[in-house]
Amino acid sequence: MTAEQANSVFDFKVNDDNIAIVTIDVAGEKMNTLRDSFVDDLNAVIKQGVEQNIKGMVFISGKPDNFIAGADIKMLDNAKTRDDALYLSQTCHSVFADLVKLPFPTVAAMNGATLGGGLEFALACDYRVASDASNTKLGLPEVQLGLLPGGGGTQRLPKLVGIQKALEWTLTGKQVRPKQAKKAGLVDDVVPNSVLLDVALKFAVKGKRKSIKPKLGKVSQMLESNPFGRNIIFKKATENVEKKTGGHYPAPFAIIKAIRAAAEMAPAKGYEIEAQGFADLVMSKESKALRGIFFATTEMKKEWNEQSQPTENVAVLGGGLMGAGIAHVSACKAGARVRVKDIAQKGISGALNYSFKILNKKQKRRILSKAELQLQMARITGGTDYAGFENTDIAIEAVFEDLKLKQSMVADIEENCNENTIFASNTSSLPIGQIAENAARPENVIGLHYFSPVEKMPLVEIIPHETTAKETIARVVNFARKQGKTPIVVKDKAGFYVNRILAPYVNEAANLLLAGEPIEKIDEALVEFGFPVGPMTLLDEVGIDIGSKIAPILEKELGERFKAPDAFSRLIDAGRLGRKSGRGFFVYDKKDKKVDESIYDLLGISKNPRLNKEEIAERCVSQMLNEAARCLDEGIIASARDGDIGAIFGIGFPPFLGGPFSYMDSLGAGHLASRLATFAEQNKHFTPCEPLVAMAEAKEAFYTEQASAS
Ligand SMILES: C[C@H](O)CC(=O)SCCNC(=O)CCNC(=O)[C@H](O)C(C)(C)COP(=O)(O)OP(=O)(O)OC[C@H]1O[C@@H](n2cnc3c(N)ncnc32)[C@H](O)[C@@H]1OP(=O)(O)O
Repeated sequence: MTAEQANSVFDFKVNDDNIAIVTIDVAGEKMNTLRDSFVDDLNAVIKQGVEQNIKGMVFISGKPDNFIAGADIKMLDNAKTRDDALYLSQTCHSVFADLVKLPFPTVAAMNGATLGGGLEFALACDYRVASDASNTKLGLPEVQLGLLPGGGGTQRLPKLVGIQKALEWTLTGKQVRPKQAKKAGLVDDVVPNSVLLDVALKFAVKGKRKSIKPKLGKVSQMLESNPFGRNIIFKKATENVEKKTGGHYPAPFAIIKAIRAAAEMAPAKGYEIEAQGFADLVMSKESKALRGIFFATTEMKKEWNEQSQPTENVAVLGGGLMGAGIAHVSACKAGARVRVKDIAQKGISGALNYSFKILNKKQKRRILSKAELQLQMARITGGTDYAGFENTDIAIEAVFEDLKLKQSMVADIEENCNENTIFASNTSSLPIGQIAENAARPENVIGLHYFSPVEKMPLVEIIPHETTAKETIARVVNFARKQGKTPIVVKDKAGFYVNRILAPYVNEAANLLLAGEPIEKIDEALVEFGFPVGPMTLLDEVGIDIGSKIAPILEKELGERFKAPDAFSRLIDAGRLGRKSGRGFFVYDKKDKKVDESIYDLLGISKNPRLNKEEIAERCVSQMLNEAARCLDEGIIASARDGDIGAIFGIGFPPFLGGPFSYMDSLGAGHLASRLATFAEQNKHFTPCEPLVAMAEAKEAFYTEQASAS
């Protein structure tokens, strides 16, 4: 064995049938990734196979739960120039091309995550066999990092699964389950992990693969095989991407271009287009921001990670929209037994129905079997009293924003559960310390704030009050992770973090409306800025009544800048509560909505558009940024990183900007403070907060790299 081979990520062994079993294992890491040495290591393996005149080669992972999770994202971050990034892609192309040209068959035996460059590696093999383990997922998620698959994925995937599926998978970054992968033609067989290697070895004696053709239906076959059909496919894909991304992300367009090249150009040209696109994207600010989010969330998984008592029995108090969502993720994601308590039977059946609808959709799409649906539904029960609550590990309340009501629920839980039961409040604004004020066991009381719709929004805010026990925090953090959430632990002050930065932003939108800016223009301005919906739509979705309940709490605790416009009470009096009442700023007709023009009269507004959309967006967003800077200074969030992730996952702050703090760094504290000061000449609520002014004077940034660069 040479020194090079000793350090290789590959272990090369030849069996009695003269088949090489090559085990991939990146030493000291939980996940296999393609690192700097990968290309050289694979070249060495290829050379060894040829020299030893083997009959076939099987690649399998030495890790228990992953094949390869893609190229090492840190390595991509280390690419300092475009040429560095281009080199990464081109060398990958070259070694995979050598793999394809080998005189003997190659097989990828995949168990666990097989993603990005890991799947591209497998695509360059003759055969692919996947284990049926629940964590085996295959996909090209590069788009989520603002990249395109740069290891030949855009060229090889369409040849296996067709253009349309390749577009769908690469544009969404979808990770597919083995059965789905087999149906689409991505893998040749799906088998239990215990026989994965044996089955892969059988493929290795089959000889080189001759030709591959995607398994397409008649219509798809017709569309994909002629230039007119393909024109339709690529035009539609481009239109969808434009609509979905608002043109803020370059990666999807580059993916479409590369897949089109795979379908219509000579192979060498296709690979060249992929490599050039990859190099551009690695250097793009959008990808840098998205990679930053990956690193931040990975880092966050390591925090509040202490072992804690498991959560098996959950009570949800209140079967409304939030309660139903919380019950769903607790039962169906975290696998807990859930009991929903409501004062009315209607609330309980509503919550059960909520979960059934979600699961039923999954069953129809064959993501779930009927038996699995029944099993998951059996985990949720309900009642109008506290019968059977003794074993509750966590009780989560999701009732109205009423302090007295929440305090009485703490007392009920203390009376009807056990001394270890945690009381978690889903309040969006009330300080948790106040909710725990009369508690006999305040150490068990905590805030656990979800965002609507609960099953879709990835964030939860976890809010310990002054005497919440560490064990309580750890248990709730662990449970939130089991529910599939990204938790941030925030300080107990009204509005916590997300609603606190959202309120001044929405208030500014309301002020602009009252000053005569049209509703649709305000929404368009913020959607064009990069938010998923505009602030007026957001208010309608949340409910104008809910917003008006939260505003006085924030105003009382945090000051006058949180005061919502008085005129909005007229909307509530007129029964315009938002989408749920069919009318708010918009009128709703099934899925359609249009601005309710009569609202201008009701609010006493004459339309008077004065600002352009950029100015509207700048005003609303700068209010949010100013408040975010205050939150960091007050210790509401522990770090700029938590603030960025909280805003992206909780509000949909544009991910390509990296979150409010990364965005402030890109603007510069000095620039932002000066813009705020200009706006403050008309409205004092814009006055830049002290910490921001201090940062501007000291030329500091929230993240140290920016500080040193400026
Ligand atoms: C040329 C190519 O086309 C370009 C590419 O391949 S770009 C990369 C594409 N791949 C990806 O985007 C996958 C990224 N990884 C993931 O989504 C998730 O890690 C996963 C689904 C694989 C596993 O998730 P989970 O089980 O929660 O484990 P998670 O905590 O995220 O990861 C475990 C460790 O692996 C690391 N890791 C996972 N994938 C990685 C990657 N592609 N690069 C670098 N590190 C990675 C994590 O940083 C973490 O490191 P740590 O042990 O130091 O904390």
